[in-house]
Amino acid sequence: MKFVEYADSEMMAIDLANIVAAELTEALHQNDRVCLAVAGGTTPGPIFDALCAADLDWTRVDVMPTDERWVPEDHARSNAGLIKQRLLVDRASAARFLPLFMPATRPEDVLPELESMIAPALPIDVALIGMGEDMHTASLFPDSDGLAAALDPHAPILVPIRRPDLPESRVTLSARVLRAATCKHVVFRGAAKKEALTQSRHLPDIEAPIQSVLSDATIHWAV
Ligand SMILES: O=C(O)[C@H](O)[C@@H](O)[C@H](O)[C@H](O)COP(=O)(O)O
Repeated sequence: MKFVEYADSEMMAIDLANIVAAELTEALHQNDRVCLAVAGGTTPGPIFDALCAADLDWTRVDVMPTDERWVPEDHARSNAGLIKQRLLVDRASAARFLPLFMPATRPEDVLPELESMIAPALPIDVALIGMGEDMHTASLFPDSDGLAAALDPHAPILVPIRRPDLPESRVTLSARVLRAATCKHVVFRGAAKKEALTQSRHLPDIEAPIQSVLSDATIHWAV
């Protein structure tokens, strides 16, 4: 595991966008299509703003969220909405987006359809993964309903996640799918998350889900 510390988040965003663009370009030399999985939340936005202009063959790139809140794309909390507003613009507008949400009351009602769309795009070539202060990543939240299933080595591609404090149900790529990504970048800001990562090293995956995807990952951190 490699650790890269940046003086500020602007430098981190530009450097990470360049790294991801280079890794996608390399993957495009080896494959007809490549897969980019990206986190939602507030950290990736500036990275997307730089990455969307990357000069690569986006027509051969599949983009998917690492996880999704179970809300329509036009909802303020939608990761699909975030990705389409900030990443799939400029040159990157030519990419194909693979959603983790479909209109249905519960994720369980449409998981087979969602997985049938995601499966052909796997494995992930480049994953841009976030982390919370509670040591969650994607929607692999400690103490959540679904976490054990999502951490299972034989887990399905997608797993529904619920926790009473979460505003809505979630769907997440399972840990095995995230872990299998060829290039993995974990990105976060702030001393609290850096401390959480340090503490997570001493805990089992079920208490510190970030640990389930860290193998061979590069950690990018800015104050
Ligand atoms: O849907 C999401 O919210 C993300 O996929 C989630 O895993 C996020 O990466 C972390 O919660 C960090 O979020 P921030 O970047 O907002 O701190």
